[in-house]
Amino acid sequence: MHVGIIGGASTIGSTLAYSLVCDDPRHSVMLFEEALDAAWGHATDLTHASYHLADPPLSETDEIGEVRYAPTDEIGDFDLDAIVITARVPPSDDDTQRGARGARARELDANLPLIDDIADALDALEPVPTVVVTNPVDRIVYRLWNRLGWPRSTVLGFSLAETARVADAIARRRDVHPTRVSCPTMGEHGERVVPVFSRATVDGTPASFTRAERREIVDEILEVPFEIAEKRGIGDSSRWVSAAGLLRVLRGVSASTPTDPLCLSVPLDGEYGFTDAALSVPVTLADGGIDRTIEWDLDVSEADRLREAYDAVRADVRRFDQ
Ligand SMILES: NC(=O)c1ccc[n+]([C@@H]2O[C@H](COP(=O)([O-])OP(=O)(O)OC[C@H]3O[C@@H](n4cnc5c(N)ncnc54)[C@H](O)[C@@H]3O)[C@@H](O)[C@H]2O)c1
Ligand SMILES: O=C(O)C[C@H](O)C(=O)O
Repeated sequence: MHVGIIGGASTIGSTLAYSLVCDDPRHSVMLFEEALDAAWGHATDLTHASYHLADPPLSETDEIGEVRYAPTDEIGDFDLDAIVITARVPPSDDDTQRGARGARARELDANLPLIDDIADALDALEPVPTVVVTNPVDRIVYRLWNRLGWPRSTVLGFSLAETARVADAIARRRDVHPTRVSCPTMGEHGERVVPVFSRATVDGTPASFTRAERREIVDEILEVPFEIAEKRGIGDSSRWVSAAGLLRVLRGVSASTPTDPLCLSVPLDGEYGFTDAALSVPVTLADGGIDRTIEWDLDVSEADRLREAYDAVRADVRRFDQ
């Protein structure tokens, strides 16, 4: 796989690059950056890392991948199988709330012009699966897709960290390992996240939750990424869960058979009764991007919460589309 990471020197981008190098020495990674010195540093260090990871070589015919870097406006010169966007305008030092809950929404106005510039650069390429990490994810996915005019199946937003956080929150309450829990998470990547408790299972058996438990879990997953950043340092966002989840998505968009459903943010065209916005909904992935969008039956409170998420994203889309 040849992956381009726009914002390749970012916390998330550089961690993803390392995950790709560890995953398979045949992957090539291009770091597209504005901060070219930092990109050089990561590309050089990762090339040194690949020395250890590619030894012994896989076979005579396998080509070992490379890690290189370039300015974003040169992306059209490269042949890429998938793109991940992690670039952002750094939050201002005056923003005292930049590491607090609600920080994602506050990135919108600064990141819109950046994403428009990225869309202009991507115009030089044929459509390839493109995964947005930049916040606020749902608004940015919609804006990018709208600007690019690429097929809906190729533009998606990363929101899988929530699925892992919900699993962990449930696992601690049921005293099991998180990998034994499944609770897909739809809606907004932010305050209006919608854990689908009606589909939750523990050890494959349906699990039920009181209203108070549901509220506590939602509150916990909204707080935890900011608690992590506060304890680890403001610039150190949730790099490990994001890189691991992104690797899963990248494997999905290059898979020869469709994946199981995963909740990712996609532009909607009538699914769940919604249009002209993006939200996390269940999709299967296959070579080239989204294979299928799935409409699950939701209980009343989940459907109401999903509607609230849509209304909030749609209100912002209407504002910036004027
Ligand atoms: N979706 C999620 O689950 C999730 C998880 C974590 C972080 N995020 C979001 O991801 C984004 C990145 O977070 P981070 O902490 O990794 O960022 P960061 O602040 O560490 O890095 C941002 C990078 O973007 C680069 N950049 C700016 N303009 C660019 C351009 N035109 N081309 C290429 N690169 C450019 C900067 O030089 C910098 O290296 C943020 O918006 C953050 O809120 C989302
Ligand atoms: O870094 C952030 O703003 C939080 C991020 O969206 C996350 O879910 O980890």
